[in-house]
Amino acid sequence: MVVAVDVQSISKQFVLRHTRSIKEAFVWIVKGRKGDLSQKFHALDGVSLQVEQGESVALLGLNGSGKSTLLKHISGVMLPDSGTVRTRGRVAGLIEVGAGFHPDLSGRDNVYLNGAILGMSEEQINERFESILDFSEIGQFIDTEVKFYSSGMYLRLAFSVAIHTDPEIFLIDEILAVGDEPFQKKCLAKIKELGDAGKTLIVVSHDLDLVSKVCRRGVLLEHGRIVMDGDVADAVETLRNRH
Ligand SMILES: Nc1ncnc2c1ncn2[C@@H]1O[C@H](COP(=O)(O)OP(=O)(O)OP(=O)(O)O)[C@@H](O)[C@H]1O
Repeated sequence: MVVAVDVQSISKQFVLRHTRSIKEAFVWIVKGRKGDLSQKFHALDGVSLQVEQGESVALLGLNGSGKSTLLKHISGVMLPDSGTVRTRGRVAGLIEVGAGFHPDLSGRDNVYLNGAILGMSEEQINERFESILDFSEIGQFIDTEVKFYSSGMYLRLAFSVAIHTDPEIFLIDEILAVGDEPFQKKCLAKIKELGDAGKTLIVVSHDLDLVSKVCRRGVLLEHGRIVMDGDVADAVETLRNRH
């Protein structure tokens, strides 16, 4: 068994409250600036997760439970305060709509920019450009600046570039929700195809029926901790019962 994603006991704190009253700040200064004025909380609290190559895993949990934060750590866009994250193979993350796109550049230029960020050479992008454009169905808007794109159009192009990088590990956050139904179906078929081809998938979604179809394993997060890790149907049922 080859471990594709190895998350060892990661923790991440965020600031809960940035602003303080002048009085609080004054007292803090007079008392010699002791302690931390900002209040923090754990978005991830000692999370460990091993995902084997070829596994399809759903990250489940209520709003704010830490799913996206965990995915961002796996993709490497966020670093943990403590603990380690290791990945094996090329990772393509579809985490935030439009992330990695430059608003003032055209769709075409962004394909090159995004492709390069995801590790493709110019030659590889040239070869795959038609296919990227074709899958995205962006058509004539490919030469429009992406700041004028709808969120669905962003998704189409980003998804299309990501699948053409031939990733070993594919991370997908909620963003599929912004696509229209035909495109969602097309994405799902592609995701299943990647799964069948032995790629590792980690999916975050509140669409529990959808993740049950795509993933076999479900990991349930609650307040930044993994509270269940097992069959996706069991994880979905546990989550539904907690509502
Ligand atoms: N960059 C940040 N700075 C401060 N707090 C953050 C940041 N990113 C996330 N958080 C907080 O961390 C917690 C976990 O957020 P996260 O987005 O991981 O939750 P989630 O499970 O994906 O939620 P949802 O289902 O709503 O997408 C939330 O309370 C959120 O407000």
